[in-house]
Amino acid sequence: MDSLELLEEHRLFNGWQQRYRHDSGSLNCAMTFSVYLPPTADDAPPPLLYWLSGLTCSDENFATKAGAQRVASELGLALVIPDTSPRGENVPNDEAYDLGQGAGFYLNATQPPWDRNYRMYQYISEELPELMHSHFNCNGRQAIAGHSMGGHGALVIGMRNAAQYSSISAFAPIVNPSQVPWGRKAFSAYLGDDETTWRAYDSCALIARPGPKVPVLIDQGDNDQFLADQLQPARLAELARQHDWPLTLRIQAGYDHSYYTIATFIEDHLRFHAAHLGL
Ligand SMILES: N[C@@H](CCC(=O)N[C@@H](CSC=O)C(=O)NCC(=O)O)C(=O)O
Repeated sequence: MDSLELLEEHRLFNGWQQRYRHDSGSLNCAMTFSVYLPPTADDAPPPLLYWLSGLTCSDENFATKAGAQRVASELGLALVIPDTSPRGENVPNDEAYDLGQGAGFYLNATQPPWDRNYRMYQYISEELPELMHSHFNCNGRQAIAGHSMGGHGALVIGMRNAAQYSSISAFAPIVNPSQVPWGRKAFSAYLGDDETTWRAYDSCALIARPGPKVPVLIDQGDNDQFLADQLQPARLAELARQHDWPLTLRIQAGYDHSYYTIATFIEDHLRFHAAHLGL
C-alpha cells in the first residue's frame, strides 16, 4: 500500500480537516491533498466528493475559502481536495499562470516536456480513488465537483467515468476548452496540434456521446469577468437539451468568478450530491 504522510490535522465541525503528502506514480512527483472527514466517518463510512480547483490554486483554496465543511459534516459527506497539477523543482513549469504548475487542466499530456508528469486525468480518476479506498473508511460511492478549470475537470472526468460518479457539479466551468483561449493554449502545449485529440477533454464534445448520463448542476455568476471569453456554459446547456442530458444551469445575478460565489452556493451543491449519493 502506498504510504501517506499526515502534514496537518484540525478538528472541524466535529470531524477532521487533514492534509497529506504522498508519492504519486501517475505524476512522478510528491503530491499534497486535503480531506475533510465528517464525524460519522468512524461508524458509517461516508461517500466521497472530489473537489477540483481552478488555475493558480492548490488544495488549500477550497479548504479555507469555500466554507463547505459545516454542511459536509451535517450530511456525512467526505471531501477530497487534490492539488491542480504536479509540483516540484523537477516538474516542468511556465512563467504564465495558465500553463504548467497550478494549471494541469485534468488531462494526460502527450507532448514533451509535459508528458512525464502532467497526467492529472489518471491521477484524479484512478490513483486518488484507489488511495482513498485503501487508506480511509469510505462506502465506495463518489461524486465530483469543481471550479473554472476544475469545473472543466469535473465535467470531463465525470462524463467519461459515469460508473464511478453519481453526480457532477461545477461553478463557472470552462465547458468548451477547445474553443476558448485558456483551453486552446493548454491543449496545444499538452496535447499537440491535432485538435481531434482534444475532444476527449471537452465536455461539449463528450455530451454528444452515447452512454449513461450523470446528472449535472452548474452555477454561473453573470458578473464573472471570464464569462464571455472563457466560459459560456450556455453552450453546454443547449447541447444537454439537444441530447436529453439532465443538466441544470443556474445564472446567479451579480456574482463573479471568486470563491465568494462558491461560498454562497456550495451548500446547494453538497445537498445535490448528497441526494444522488443516497445520503
Ligand atoms: N489572472 C488571475 C487568474 C487566476 C484565477 O482567477 N484563478 C481562479 C480560478 S480561474 C480558472 O480556473 C481561482 O480560483 N483563484 C484562486 C482563488 O482563491 O480565488 C490571477 O492570476 O490571479
